[in-house]
Amino acid sequence: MIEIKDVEKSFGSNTVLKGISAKFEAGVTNLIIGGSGSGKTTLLKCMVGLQTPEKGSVQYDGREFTEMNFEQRIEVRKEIGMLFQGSALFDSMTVEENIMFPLNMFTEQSFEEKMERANFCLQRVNLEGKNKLFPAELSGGMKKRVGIARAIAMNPKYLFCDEPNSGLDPKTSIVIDELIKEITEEYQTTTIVVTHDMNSVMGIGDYILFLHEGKKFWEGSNKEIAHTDIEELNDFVFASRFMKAAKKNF
Ligand SMILES: Nc1ncnc2c1ncn2[C@@H]1O[C@H](COP(=O)(O)OP(=O)(O)OP(=O)(O)O)[C@@H](O)[C@H]1O
Repeated sequence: MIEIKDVEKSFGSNTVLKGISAKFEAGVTNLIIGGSGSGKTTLLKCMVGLQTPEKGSVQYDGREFTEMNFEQRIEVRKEIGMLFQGSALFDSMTVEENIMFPLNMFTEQSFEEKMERANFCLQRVNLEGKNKLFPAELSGGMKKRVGIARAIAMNPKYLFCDEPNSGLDPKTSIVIDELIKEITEEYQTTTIVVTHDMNSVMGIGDYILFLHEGKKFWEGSNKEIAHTDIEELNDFVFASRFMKAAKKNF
């Protein structure tokens, strides 16, 4: 479980996060949603230590991340898998080399052990046998799946996904969402997904944190979101005329 309390972050005079508190439980898919500029990515970065909040607490299963020194943070980072926006694969490396990268960085495993783990992860994302391909030879959906395979290579306790559906068609997006949900439930990871995608919200949003202008505006599940009267949330989730009409049937 990751718990954040009263997190504040400013860039100069621009206060981007205005005291955000939330609990992200293990084994469920936690989503952070909100309009452009609402602070989603900044919150994610504050949680993994890529940004430093001026105030507040970030706890990984009770361990206070903001007070850790460099070495202690490295230990927590080893427990974190990240799926970056745009997959962020290394173009000059094959699929298996990409997946083995964190194992080379953080473990003393033998080549055979690393290869075995890479093969297991590839199998898990249904890309068995694609070891020797380069990222340029993969579709967008396959790249995301390799990104997920790399993210789970270290058997992470915590999984962060930044816009996992960006650039994917709706059908492939659902495949990626389902994979993230399955992995979360299977390995009981604490999974946090930053997303704009309304299919994801309705499909896999076990817990949803809605940010608006740097504040926590709403939290709840995908079952509850259809029945809220909060205007800002409705405007965001059910933005189109089609979605407004569809909301009546949820
Ligand atoms: N490194 C930075 N320096 C200065 N301002 C920043 C920096 N990073 C983010 N901001 C500002 O913080 C605000 C929130 O940005 P953030 O990227 O967190 O929003 P977001 O909700 O993830 O948006 P999007 O959905 O468009 O990615 C924006 O006003 C942005 O300009």
